[in-house]
Amino acid sequence: MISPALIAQMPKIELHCHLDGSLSLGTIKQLAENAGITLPATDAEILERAQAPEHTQSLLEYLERFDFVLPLLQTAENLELAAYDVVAQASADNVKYIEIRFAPSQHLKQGLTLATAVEAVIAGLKKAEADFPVIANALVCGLRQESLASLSELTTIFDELSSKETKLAGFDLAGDELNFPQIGFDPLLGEMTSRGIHITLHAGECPGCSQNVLDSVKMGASRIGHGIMTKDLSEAEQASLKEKAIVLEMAPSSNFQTKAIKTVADYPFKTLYDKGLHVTLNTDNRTVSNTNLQQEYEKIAGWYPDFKLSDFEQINHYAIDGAFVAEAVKQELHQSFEKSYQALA
Ligand SMILES: O=c1[nH]cnc2c1ncn2[C@@H]1O[C@H](CO)[C@@H](O)[C@H]1O
Ligand SMILES: [Zn+2]
Repeated sequence: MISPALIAQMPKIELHCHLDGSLSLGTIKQLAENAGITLPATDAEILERAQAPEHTQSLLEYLERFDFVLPLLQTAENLELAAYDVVAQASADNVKYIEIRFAPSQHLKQGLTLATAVEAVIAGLKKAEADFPVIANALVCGLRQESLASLSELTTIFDELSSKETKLAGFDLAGDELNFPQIGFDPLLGEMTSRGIHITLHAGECPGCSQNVLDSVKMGASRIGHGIMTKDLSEAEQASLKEKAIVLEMAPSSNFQTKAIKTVADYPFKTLYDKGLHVTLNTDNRTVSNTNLQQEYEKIAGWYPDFKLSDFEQINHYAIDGAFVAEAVKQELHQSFEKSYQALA
């Protein structure tokens, strides 16, 4: 079995990490002070509000945890600090390339616009890039519960920022997958893909939701957030995901908490990997799921003792292939990862 010490030394890619779900305790306190918000008295009480318990019953219950941090994230200053904080945490996990996602519409309560909210996050990513050996890009999420009209406004961010800003890397749909399946967002995704925007969509995160994985790909997604219900697709459908090199952004701790899955035997990470599907490992929400990427790798190493160093390297090459970044950057990452993993062997 791969040891925690070896995992710590592995360079990693992280494609799926939510800004609002991943704030460190220190940063939560700092943001609250800046915002003039009084937090619960003890660290334990703050974390109790910010983290989803093991016994969370569903994705919807999991998502309720975000209500606690969102009031702290309503100014450019705080969004910038938050973005910096998440990159710093990822760098401690030896992450070399990360995409951090958030829903700008949730950060407009104190005067920010969609575009200024995104710019604030990007400013934080850039500051962190100057301080840590990591490349960090931003993804914009639309929330499924929002109206199509308001989701459609998100295209303006890309119209406004894409020409001058390369760190705005792509679009995602997050939120309540059970009640708002993929198919309702066809026109929105058409607007996105016609602009050449990279798409990754949360899909297949709730029991019975496998069709959303297929629909996402049909609508132009090259990556799927979680994609756990890919396990329920036919062999031919799975093979087509492999052939199209669709990247599945799995996040073990989160996937168990949201009850996407209940037992390790049912967790499809290794079965799908063995079939050649492009699975990757992510935290989803460092704080809400009380985890980091080291712990997610350790889980995989513990569950699948025959998952070797070269397999961990392979999932990172899959992640690089799926990253929303220029080809030249991908080539550099592939080469540097090859070298680093060789040195660890
Ligand atoms: O695992 C998830 N599935 C679906 N939506 C999620 C998940 N984690 C977070 N969010 C949603 O994405 C928003 C922007 O970051 C969060 O506020 C939360 O509502
Ligand atoms: Zn997510």
